[in-house]
Parts: sequence; C-alpha cells; structure tokens
Amino acid sequence: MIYPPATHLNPHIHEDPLTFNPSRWKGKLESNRGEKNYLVFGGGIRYCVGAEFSKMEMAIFLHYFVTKCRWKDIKGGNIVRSPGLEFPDGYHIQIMPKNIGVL
Ligand code: HEM
Repeated sequence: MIYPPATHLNPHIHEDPLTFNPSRWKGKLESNRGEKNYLVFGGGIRYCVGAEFSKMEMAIFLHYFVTKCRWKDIKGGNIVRSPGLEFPDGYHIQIMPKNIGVL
C-alpha cells in the first residue's frame, strides 16, 4: 500500500511542501506517467487515464476563477491531513465578479 503524503509532504524531496508553488513542477513532470515522488495520479501501468483531462480542467477553472472573480473568506478553512486533505468545518467563501464591489 502506497502512502503518497510520505513523499508529497517530505521536505527533503519537495522544498517547503506546504507552500502553494505550482512553479515547483516546471520541467519536472514531462513524462506524464507519474514518478515515484509525485503520486497524485498513481503510477506505472495503473496510471490514471483521466490525469491529462483533470489537469486541463483544473487549469481552465483556475484561469477563469482568478481572472474573472474575487473571493472573501467567510468561515472554516481549518485543514486536517489524515492522510487526505479534509476541511472538518467546511470552507465557506463568498465569490463575486471582479468588476462588482462587495455588498
Ligand atoms: C483530480 C482528479 C483525479 C485524481 C486525483 C485521480 C487519481 C487517480 C489515481 C491515484 C489512480 C490510480 C489508482 C490505483 O493505482 O489503484 C487513478 C486511476 C484511474 N483514474 Fe483517476 N484521478 C482523477 C481523475 C480521473 C478522471 C476525470 C477520470 C476519467 C475521466 C479518471 C479515471 C481513472 C481510471 C479509469 C483509472 C484506472 C486506470 C487503470 O487502472 O488502468 N480519473 N486515478
């Protein structure tokens, strides 16, 4: 049984692993078949068939979200890693179009 956080959150493998830094992957994940230190989509012959679709979908979503919207924390947002990522109190945000003020 593989325990992905053992590598994903290991500071000897990934510098400052809890910092949001998408640029850390630049030039490192070229095979698109997974590698032993990046197991988000599994690896080897059982590598996720939806990996490229999911990455494209997330990139499109994030692009529109940050260019068209603003958001404000409302409540929650406490993170528990056990080993998956969980928000026990939820994470509520208010989303507004970028050109309209907060009501
Ligand atoms: C962020 C989204 C996704 C994540 C994190 C993810 C993660 C994974 C992981 C870790 C595996 C390997 C499981 C194992 O080794 O036992 C896997 C396999 C698989 N995933 Fe995904 N997946 C995602 C999205 C998708 C999507 C959108 C599809 C379909 C359109 C999909 C279809 C599959 C299939 C069919 C397998 C089995 C491949 C095989 O056994 O040959 N996944 N996924």
